[in-house]
Amino acid sequence: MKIIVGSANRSKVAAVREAFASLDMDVEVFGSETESGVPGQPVGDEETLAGARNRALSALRAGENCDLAIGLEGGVKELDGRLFICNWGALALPDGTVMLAGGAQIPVPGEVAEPVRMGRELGPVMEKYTSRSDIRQSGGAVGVFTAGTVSRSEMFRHVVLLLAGQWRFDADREEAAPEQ
Ligand SMILES: O=P(O)(O)OP(=O)(O)OP(=O)(O)OC[C@H]1O[C@@H](n2cnc3c(O)ncnc32)[C@H](O)[C@@H]1O
Ligand SMILES: [Mg+2]
Repeated sequence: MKIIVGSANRSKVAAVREAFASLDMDVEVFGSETESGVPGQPVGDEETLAGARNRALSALRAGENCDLAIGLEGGVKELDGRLFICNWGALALPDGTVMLAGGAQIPVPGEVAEPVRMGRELGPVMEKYTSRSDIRQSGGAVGVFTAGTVSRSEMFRHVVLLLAGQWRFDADREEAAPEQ
């Protein structure tokens, strides 16, 4: 089975590869840089979710002979007086079906929240905060603020499992009650 991911970000592509491998599925996974149709730094669940869905749909159009496409998007949102990271994923099938799943949300410290609220992207702010240049593609903000306990890739892997699980649920249901 061929799967296309709407991003070339290593932590996202690895998350998809590992999630499907853990389901014992024989898959080929490709990453492809794709338009998210939302700002580089999405704000709020709706914008972040829209980015994930747009990535999945445009990856599906771009990927020849792909069986399904995955879009993963990271954003920020205001909650309880603090700035949280939020994460969304979408799975798109050639028949037009789209599944959605949300990922982890944790607050970021004020010194990271402030520049992001002023309009800067989280990625470069995290690079400055950690003095590391590859943070988006490795542990991510979630990795930094959980002391390495949950990496960005692991967090997205869980989102992909929630997507793949819904797809399996639908497939099982169709098998049990085929359309007339
Ligand atoms: O190549 P793409 O797929 O765009 O990968 P990306 O790392 O930019 O990921 P997103 O577009 O989904 O992330 C949206 C923004 O949030 C930032 N971001 C989100 N989660 C992050 C994390 O865990 N660590 C660092 N930056 C993060 C990222 O730099 C972007 O500015
Ligand atoms: Mg991006």
